[in-house]
Amino acid sequence: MSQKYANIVPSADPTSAEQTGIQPASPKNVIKKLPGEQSSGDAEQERMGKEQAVLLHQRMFADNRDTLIESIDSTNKVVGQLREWAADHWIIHYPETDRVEGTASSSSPNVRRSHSTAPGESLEAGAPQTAAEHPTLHRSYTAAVPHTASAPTTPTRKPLNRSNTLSPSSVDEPKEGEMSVLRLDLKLGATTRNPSALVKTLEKSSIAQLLDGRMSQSQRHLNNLKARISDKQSKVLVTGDLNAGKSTFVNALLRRRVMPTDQQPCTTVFCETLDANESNEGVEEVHMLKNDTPYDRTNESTYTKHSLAEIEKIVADAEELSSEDAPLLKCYCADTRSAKASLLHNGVVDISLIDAPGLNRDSLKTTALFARQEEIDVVVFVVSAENHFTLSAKEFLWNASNDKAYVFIVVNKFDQIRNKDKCKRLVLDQIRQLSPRTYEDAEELVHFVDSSSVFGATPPVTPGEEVKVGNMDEVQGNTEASTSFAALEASLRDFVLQKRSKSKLMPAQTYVLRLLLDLAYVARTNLDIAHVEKTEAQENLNVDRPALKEGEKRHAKLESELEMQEEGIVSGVVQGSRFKLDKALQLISNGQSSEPSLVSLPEWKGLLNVLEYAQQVRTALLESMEASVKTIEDSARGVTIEAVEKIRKMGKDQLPAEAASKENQRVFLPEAMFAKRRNNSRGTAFAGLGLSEDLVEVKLTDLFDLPHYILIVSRKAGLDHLLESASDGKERSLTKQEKENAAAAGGLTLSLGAVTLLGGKTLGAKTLIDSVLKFTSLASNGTVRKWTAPVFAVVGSVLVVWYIRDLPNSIPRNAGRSIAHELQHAPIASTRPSTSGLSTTVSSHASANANAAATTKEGPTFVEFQTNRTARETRRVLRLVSWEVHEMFRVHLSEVRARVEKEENRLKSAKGAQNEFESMLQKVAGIEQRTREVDF
Ligand SMILES: Nc1nc2c(ncn2[C@@H]2O[C@H](COP(=O)(O)OP(=O)(O)OP(=O)(O)O)[C@@H](O)[C@H]2O)c(=O)[nH]1
Repeated sequence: MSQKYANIVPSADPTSAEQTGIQPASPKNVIKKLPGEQSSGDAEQERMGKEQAVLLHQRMFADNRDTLIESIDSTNKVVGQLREWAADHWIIHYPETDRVEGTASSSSPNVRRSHSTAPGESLEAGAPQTAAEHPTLHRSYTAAVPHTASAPTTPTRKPLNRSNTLSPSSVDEPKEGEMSVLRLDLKLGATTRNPSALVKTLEKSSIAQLLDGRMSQSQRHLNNLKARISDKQSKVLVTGDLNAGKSTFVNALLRRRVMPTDQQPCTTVFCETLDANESNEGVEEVHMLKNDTPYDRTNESTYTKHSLAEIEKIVADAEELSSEDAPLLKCYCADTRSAKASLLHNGVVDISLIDAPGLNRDSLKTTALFARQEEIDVVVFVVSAENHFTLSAKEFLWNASNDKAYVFIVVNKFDQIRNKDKCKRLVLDQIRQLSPRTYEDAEELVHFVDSSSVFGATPPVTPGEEVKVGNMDEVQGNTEASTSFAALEASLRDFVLQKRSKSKLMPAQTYVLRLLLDLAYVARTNLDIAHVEKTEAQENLNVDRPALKEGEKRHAKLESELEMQEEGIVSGVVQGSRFKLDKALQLISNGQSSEPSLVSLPEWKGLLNVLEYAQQVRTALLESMEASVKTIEDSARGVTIEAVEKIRKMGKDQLPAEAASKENQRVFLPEAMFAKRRNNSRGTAFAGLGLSEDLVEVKLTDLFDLPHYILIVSRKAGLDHLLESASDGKERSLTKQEKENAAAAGGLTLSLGAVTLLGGKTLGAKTLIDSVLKFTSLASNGTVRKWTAPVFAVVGSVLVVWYIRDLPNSIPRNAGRSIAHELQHAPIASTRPSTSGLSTTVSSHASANANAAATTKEGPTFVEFQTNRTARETRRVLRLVSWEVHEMFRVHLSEVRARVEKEENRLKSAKGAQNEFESMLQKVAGIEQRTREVDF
């Protein structure tokens, strides 16, 4: 008994007890003494002592109940907070699956506990179980307050021993490294035998969800426990063999013949008798409960109302029914006795008596289930002294003893026994085997009585009628039977009061302690995991953060390097291409193949084949130009191949090895470069070069380039400025007058120009004018006039011969000059569509040239076009490769960044978890300490 209750007892002081001869009152020593064993003075002392003991029990119960309610509320709050916090911040690790590797044998320095239970301790695990009754629950449970983050450890727990070997499997007990209340009971298929193996295969989040469900269940159970310990009512189930006298015993306790009795087995219903004053506003009546409808006294639709006198009929009507279908009765019965004498109406606790059907094969299961209910605080087992224990009785008693540990046994009809000592010995021997705990306290728990003696010789016939047997309060021990029954009543009353504390409070205490144990186990496991996670996250961040910074720096540097590289390579390609093409054009304008090793000019096949020759020359010159273009493409391709290798190497050099080794690069196909041009050229010859089809056609100027000679002569005649201005690329067209002047001047100087050409050198303007003056003066002379015609004829013939002989050379020159001029001056954009622009007339050609020159700005010239194209293709490939390198960097950096982000979240989460679980451990330790202080 707690020290704080000692001063309630007047004779608690041992000295005082010696002096007065009165033992200190306690629930235990009070009920040890039976009425009749003491003198009247002693009896008075005893009575006072009992009152004190009742008061003491009452206070202890109230205090313990309040403490446990507070513990239940606090525990419920801890569980609720954990669930709420975990929903957003942490996947709770289940201890049995989430041990921290390598730390299995260590114990957490944060929380140290040893856990032991008294022999026979019954522990409530998981779902609501039966009330456990034990004299003491010894448990040493200490939880040190965590100060700082500890090294990773795995919590250990000691198994809870249970020495009651009657039914080892009846109660789930936590084993080493196992959860109890929050244990996940996974029974699926083949893994049923090894649930923890199944747990390990489940996703952590799934397990956390299951655990959350378990915690939710535990919260509901905590609420039920709170409701139960707040409930002032205690239920006493009276059961036993058929016809043992149960109904007679209940009637005797009530001092009224409420339940029908008969020599034949008759009780077929469970009838709970309650004090009408306490429970039904003083109205005596019977409520017959409806199956499957929860009973509510204030709601008449949940039951049918009957009078007390109708009970016998109800019981008789139910005889045909099985015990499972038999109705449940609530019998409100007024107890007129004083609170001191009444069991139902005792002023301390509301007791109800439940008269159960006699045990047989049919009713055994139903009654056993009924007895297991949490609401049943005490089981009174009535056995006939004549028959002792039947098989059904033995089975029931065996199981009931495991559930409740103590059973109050009434050996009835003891008056019928002649050799009472022998009967007592035999019955007690059986009890010793069936319920050892009851046997140990047999003096209090086993009573040999004659229930019928309470009613005297003429028991009342009408059910509900009060018995005229005198007031048991005034029993003076006139008969041995009534004395025995009075002793039984006193013992039963004290037993109910005493056991109420344990039957109601102990399951709550046990459950709360178990739940706290599990919560601490969960907290320590998660604390350890959080510590490991924090350490790992920190270590990873120490690597990844600098790696990310370095990677970003390298990437920025590489970016500018790649840009420079690209610009350098492309400008090299541009310069090389331009140089090559300019040189090619120069050769072509001189009538030579730009690629003599690849393309050679055709052979002269005579004057008759002059047109064919001219065509072949044009084609050959254009082919040589195409070959030159191909040469610059090949050159650009070669440069690009090298550059691609270099760029990739630059990327790999800057990337970490694991990122650089990833083969996610595209395959570079050099031959795919400039494939577009080749595809374009499939349709028309040289179209891929961006050239007009007209360039392939033979022009008249290929045979005799009159405009060229005119141009030369004109230049000599001082018209250079005029014609040059038309061909200098300025955006100006020749006027009609200018063109006519140019043509007239050309006509005048034609012959002289021819002469000067024949001489193999050109004349200056001064010489030209001098020649004209001389020619004029000569023409006025008659002699000269006479020789003019023959001279002209001879000169003309010579010129024709010379012209014909020079055709093999002049055609390539003329065609080459024409092609080169076109390529140098005509914009590609305008060249393509204007197929009819290059006519065969001198004037139109000049005009076309002039137009081409004038529209140069509309598009690039051939050289610019090819140079740009080559550069663009080269740049495209280089950009693609650079993009690949950037992409590798981007992927690598985004991976590192994601890792950093993940580890930062992990770190934050782990730190949060540490705080949460440390705080939880503190709370759990505090609640546990207060809960453990509840002493029964
Ligand atoms: N002599 C004697 N007879 C008793 C005693 N108790 C009950 N009886 C008689 O035994 C018979 C059966 O009593 P009940 O109280 O109906 O027995 P029960 O156990 O309630 O019967 P069921 O509920 O039907 O199993 C009745 O005739 C009672 O009068 C007793 O202590 N002494």
